[in-house]
Amino acid sequence: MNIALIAHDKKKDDIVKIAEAYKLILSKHDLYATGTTGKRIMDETGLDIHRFKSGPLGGDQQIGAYISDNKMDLVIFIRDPLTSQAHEPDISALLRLCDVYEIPLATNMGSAEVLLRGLDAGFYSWRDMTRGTDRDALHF
Ligand SMILES: O=C(CO)COP(=O)(O)O
Repeated sequence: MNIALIAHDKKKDDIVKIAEAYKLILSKHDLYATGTTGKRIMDETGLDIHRFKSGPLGGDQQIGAYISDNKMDLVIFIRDPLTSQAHEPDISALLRLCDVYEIPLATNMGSAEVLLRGLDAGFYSWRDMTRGTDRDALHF
């Protein structure tokens, strides 16, 4: 599975904790991240991650482009709900695309844990049938 990992600045410690706790699960998948989040996770966990640009410089949009190609299988985006972000439109667009393409999305630690455990339990095998298909082909 292709997994995107993203966190706002005040949530970076949290996503590093998640990545450390679920390193064994995450290491079985292809990992992507926005620039600064990816660097923190790589430096502190040793996981191999493809890094896009930093979020405010277009990284959220790059991940959104993957989603719109229906190539991203799961998004963990630990958002800071108490700080306004200069690139809020990019963030909204990314979250919206997850809904357009029906991609599982976790926006906090609790939901991230559930999604990662579900991933390991094989709950996402349906993605093998829909990945890369046109959006119109998503509905059975
Ligand atoms: O801003 C972000 C998501 O909107 C995250 O970007 P960075 O990982 O580069 O800090």
